[in-house]
Formats: sequence, structure tokens, C-alpha cells
Amino acid sequence: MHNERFATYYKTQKIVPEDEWETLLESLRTPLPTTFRVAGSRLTAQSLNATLRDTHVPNLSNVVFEDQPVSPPVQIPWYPDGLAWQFNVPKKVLRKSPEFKEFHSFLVFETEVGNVSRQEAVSMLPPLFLDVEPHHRVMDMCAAPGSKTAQLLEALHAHDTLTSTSIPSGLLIANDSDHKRTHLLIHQSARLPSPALMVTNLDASIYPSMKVPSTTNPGRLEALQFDRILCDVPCSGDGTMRKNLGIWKTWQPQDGNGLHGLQLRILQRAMKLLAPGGRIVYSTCSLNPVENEAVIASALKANPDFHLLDVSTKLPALVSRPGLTWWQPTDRSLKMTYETYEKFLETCTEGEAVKSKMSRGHWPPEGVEELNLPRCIRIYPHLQDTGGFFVAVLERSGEVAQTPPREKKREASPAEEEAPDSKKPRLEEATGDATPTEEAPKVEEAAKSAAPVIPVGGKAKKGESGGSFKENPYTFLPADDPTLASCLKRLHLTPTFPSSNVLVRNPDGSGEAARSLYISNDRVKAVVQHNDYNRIRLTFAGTKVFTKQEAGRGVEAQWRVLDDALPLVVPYTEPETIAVGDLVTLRILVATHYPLCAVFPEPFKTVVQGRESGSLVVRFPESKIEGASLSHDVILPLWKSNISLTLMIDKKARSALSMRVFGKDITTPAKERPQTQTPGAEAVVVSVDELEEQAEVEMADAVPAGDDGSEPAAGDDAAMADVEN
Ligand SMILES: C[S@@+](CC[C@H](N)C(=O)[O-])C[C@H]1O[C@@H](n2cnc3c(N)ncnc32)[C@H](O)[C@@H]1O
Repeated sequence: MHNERFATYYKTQKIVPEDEWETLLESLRTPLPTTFRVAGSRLTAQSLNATLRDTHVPNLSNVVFEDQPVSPPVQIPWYPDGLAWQFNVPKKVLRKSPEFKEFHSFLVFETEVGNVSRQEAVSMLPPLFLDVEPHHRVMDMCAAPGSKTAQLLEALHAHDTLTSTSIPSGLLIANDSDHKRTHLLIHQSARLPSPALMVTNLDASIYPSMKVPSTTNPGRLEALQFDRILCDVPCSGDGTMRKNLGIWKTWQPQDGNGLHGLQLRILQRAMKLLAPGGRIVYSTCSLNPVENEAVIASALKANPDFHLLDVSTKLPALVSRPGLTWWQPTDRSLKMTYETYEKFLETCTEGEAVKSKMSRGHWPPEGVEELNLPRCIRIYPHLQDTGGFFVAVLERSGEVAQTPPREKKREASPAEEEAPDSKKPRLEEATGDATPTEEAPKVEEAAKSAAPVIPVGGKAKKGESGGSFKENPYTFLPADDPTLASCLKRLHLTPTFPSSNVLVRNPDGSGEAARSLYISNDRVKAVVQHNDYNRIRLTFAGTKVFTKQEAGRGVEAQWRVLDDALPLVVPYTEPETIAVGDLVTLRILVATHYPLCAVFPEPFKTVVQGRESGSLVVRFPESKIEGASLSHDVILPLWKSNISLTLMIDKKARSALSMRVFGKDITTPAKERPQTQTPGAEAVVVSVDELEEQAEVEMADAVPAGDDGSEPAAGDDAAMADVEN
């Protein structure tokens, strides 16, 4: 863990006082503590956080391993509501101490189901400074793998309750230029299903302007402007050296020098897309002023309607240092630093200057002191045992548009619907487009071509590109579509269900061919309907709520509600069709795979025996019995075949639920039958073996492999490492 170039460069930049340099270096050489955030909707998170604080931490408080006391997890002091935690425990303690082993499995399972997000502490900062509210139009320009997108979604859904999801009037577009990584992002975001989410796969530096119906000028279109934009740009990542040890070996100043241009272009594009009064958070996990203050300074100079916000009191417990007002770039040889760009140019040929990727913007601009750069936030590893990080919060002057908390839905005027594209109002005419007219053709052209791919480390690999766009389009179904109508009827949904916001995803856009139905809010609908999906490289819109389930041999497939979508669908479900179960019932469902209806306690048994086969929703109210407790209501999806029931959640979710309610994992592998009679079950009058056999045959076709009924591999560290950023 030594790199002379790194030390020389940063000492020259005076990023910390000289007498602090060794402490900073020492801290960079020590392993990073494990940090995680209790995620998901606010109330679920608070309930899980209480379990952590009141059960897990006391259990871990007096652990002694090999004669040494081991400290329990502690809350990160600056994170709101105490929802972020950290602990520093050697791997062998996690593997061998029974208390920590149990805690580790708890974390792995809860991470799998999305209630815990393993995230570096400093990476949790940018969304906190963005201050997102449920009605905001939000853009996450470089979003994959999505840990910050998840935080932004949580903020949009701040009004959710434990068992129901609000439909925010706002919008979140999460974008990344790497196609593969957008799919990781979609997977991550599915953990907080949101009808307000869209995912696009574009180069953020040339992000096209999107059209939406004008709110002030009916029948016209205007450019979509955002209230909040996150620019968590690709960077050299030298603030992550405690975790990514490879950077010690490879670090060189050219990493940051080469990225400055792209970082500035992404920030400047965000500035063009932002509404007056809106806010941008620019962040990197780099210590380098060329990637940080230099980008902010150049962007502010070019956009005088922007200023840096003083956010020093926002998180009082966060220890940080002010942004720099002086720095001195160096060329790749690191032999010299140059006071000015002009002095640098004197030392090289034109070709060398181009190759160096240096520009005037790499240096502090004239009048740098007027830009308030000390309002930027620098986090160094030794300040509070974290990674290194940089955040700047920029605000655009102008009046904040007063968005009503819930938008009124606007149907397109018949003239607009029927007009051929060429006759539709031109975006620029309608709005004086957020995109300057002379820039528009370049942006449009570039957006049509495949987006370039630049990996997290920031260096684009030769020949890499986003490839041609092969995603299926999203199409809204007419509210009276027969497939949709039969689905809503079968699932007992009320007429208030927003059926005009249901989308399908197949080449011909028909309901008949659909195997899944998605739902969006009005804002997502407006964007999808008024923009060519190929041009905006639309990879995902809304959230999947219903899927077709094979119902067994010779029986027609039926619709069911996806587990994750239940909080969204339940408020629109006829209340009398939601069955109610107790903890004994839940224990049978968690421990057994195809329990017979006959084994459940009354009145649940009679209720389910009287139901037609197919999708069934059950509410388990808050309660407590010997060996089990539910601290809040839980709603779960079941599938009923002729004589048995199945809990339609995947293996990890089942185990996580079991640990939360029964304090241990009581699940059994799919094929293994319980040796004894199911706990809490009544005496069964017919041969259980015979009937179970029959039930398994019935279910063989019915339970899908894949997103819901599947049996994914057991939880391990990889599951947590996967989502770490
Ligand atoms: C620092 S990472 C983002 C991490 C993410 N915000 C999170 O919290 O999970 C930078 C991302 O920028 C993406 N990227 C690189 N160049 C880009 C560009 N020109 N436009 C959009 N995204 C880009 C990379 O694929 C990478 O996923």
C-alpha cells in the first residue's frame, strides 16, 4: 500500500495540512468497516431498525472471541433516524462466533429481500443532500448499480405506510450508459417497486430533452425539466482505496486528468435539464481537485444562474473539510506541476497537448474566490473512519415551480392524438427548449447512436459501446382492454384501480399476448407516451404488478399479484377478499411447501377451502404467541390449488421472514418433507402423505421457477458484495 506518485501529487495539492498527511495515509491503509443501511419504505425500515437496536445489538454486546471483547454494531451518527450502521469485525469472528454468525445470516437474508442495503457510508451522502420530496421530478444521471437510486426512491415514497405504497406524483429517471449495468439497476430497484420509476440507457453528457404535455399551454408539448438531479459521475475512485486495493498499484494523475472533460459535460448537461429553483448534487469518490472543484468551478463559470449552496448544517454530526480554492494540475509524468494552462502549453507540442486531455478548466479559474468553493464538502478517511468522498450542492436561481402534491391527469387533446408527427407542436416552439437550439441536433444525433460505455473506474475500454438497442417497447393498454378487465376481475380489484396506467411489454403491445402487466404513475405515462422509446433508450418503466401463472395441467393460466407489488395493489383490493391468518397459520406456510388446506387452524381453514383456486392475498395482523411475534401487519401472496396452499415468496424472502417472526430459519428445502406433523396444525383426518403427494403433482406445473416461486442459491457473502457500492 504505497504509491510514490499518489503521495507526491496529493502532498503538492495540499489536500490536508502537512502534519495530517501521515494520519490520512495510515487510515487509507486500514480496512474499511462494514456499513449498511436499513432500507425500504420508511415504516418497514423503522420497525426493522428497532429489531436491530433492541434485539441484535444487545445479543452482540458481550461477545468475547479468543479472549478478546468484540464490539457490537453502532449507528452512524450523521445518518437520519439512526438507519445506518457500522461494525468492524474480522471475518473469522463472523464465521465462528455463534452470535455474530446469526447476525451475519440476518444481514444476508435481509439484504436479499431489500430491507438492508450494504453501502459504503460516504456513498449514502449525495441523496441526503438532494432533499427529494414525493412530487419532485428527479434524474439520477449515472445510476448503476443503484444504491443511491434506492435512496431516491425511498424519498419519493416517503408517504408509504407499512402495508400500502403511495403512488407519488413525482418521477425518477435512473440512467446509466452501460446497458448491462442498467439491468443491475432494475434488479436493485425492484426491491422498492415504484410506479414513478423509469430507467434509460444513454450517455448522460448528451442526454436528450424529453417532451411532456405543457401544464400551462394545453395541447402543446414542452421540455421535461427536473427539480432534482444527481450527478454521481464516473471517477478515478481513489477515495475507495481502503476497499479497492488495486488502486494503490495503478494510481496515476492521468486518471483524473482524463475524466475531467466527461465529468464536466455530464454536470453541464444536468444544468441544462434542471428547472429554475432546482438543485443538483455532484459527487465523486475521488480526492482529486481536478475531478472535483475544477469541474464545479468550470461549470459555475459557464452557468452564472447557478451557485453553490451552503449545506454545512444539514448533517451536524458529519465531519468534513471545505472544498479547495487552490490546486495545481500535473501532466502524466508528474515531473512538473504548472501554475497555469498557458504555462503547461508552453512545454508541449500541439499533439502532446491534445493527448494530455488537459484544458483550461483543469486549473482554478480567474475569480475563483467568488465561487464559494469552500462550500463543497470533502470527506477524508481519517475524519470518521470512512472512504474518501466529495459532494457539491448546486442550485439554479429562479422561481421554484409550485407543483401540486398530486397532478391532475391530462388526456391528450384529440387534435394532438391524431396529428401526424410532423404536425405535432415542436418542442422548441412550445417551450424555448431547455436544450439550446444550436446544441439540439448534436444531442439528437448522438442519442440515436449507441451510448458509449465507461466503467465505474472511469476508463472507457477500447471498442466498447452500448450496442444497438433491442429492448421491447412499453405500451399502455386501453382501460377497457379485455385481458386487463379479466385480470382485475379475477384478482378482485376495485373500480378505483388506475387501469388507464397499465403497461405491457411485448413487440405488438397487445394485452392478449402479455404475460406480465406493469403500472406507472401519470408522469411516467406522459414521458412514455410522448417520446420515442428508441430515442430515449427506455429500458424500464413503472413496476411489474401482475404475472400469468400456469395453473396446472389442462387448466388455463391465471393472473396473480407479485409479492413485491402487494403493498401497491392491496389498497385497490376488495377488502372482504383478503383472508386473515394468525401466527400458527404463518408458521405452517413458512415451514412447509404445499401444506394442505385441511391442516390449517379455523377459521382460516374454512375460508381457504371455500376459495376458488388461484391467487389469494392474506393479511397477518400484528400479534405475539409463544416463540413468535409480528411487530406489524404483514400481507403475503398465496397460491391455492385444489387442496393445498403455497406461499408465493422466494426462498430467501421466506427465510428472512422466518428469522424476523420466529427468531430462526424454520424453512425446509422444497423437496424435503417435514418429518413430524406441522407445528400448530390440527389432527388431519386423511392420510397426509397421500394428499401431499397429490398436492405436489398439482403444484409441479403451477409454481414457477424464477422471480417468485424459485429456489435461488443459499445466502452468502456474495449476495451482500453484489450490491455493495
Ligand atoms: C460512480 S458510478 C455510479 C454509482 C451509482 N450512482 C450508485 O450509487 O450505485 C458511475 C456510473 O456512471 C456510469 N457512466 C459512465 N459514463 C457514463 C456516461 N457518459 N453517461 C452515463 N453514465 C455513465 C458507469 O457505468 C457507472 O455505473
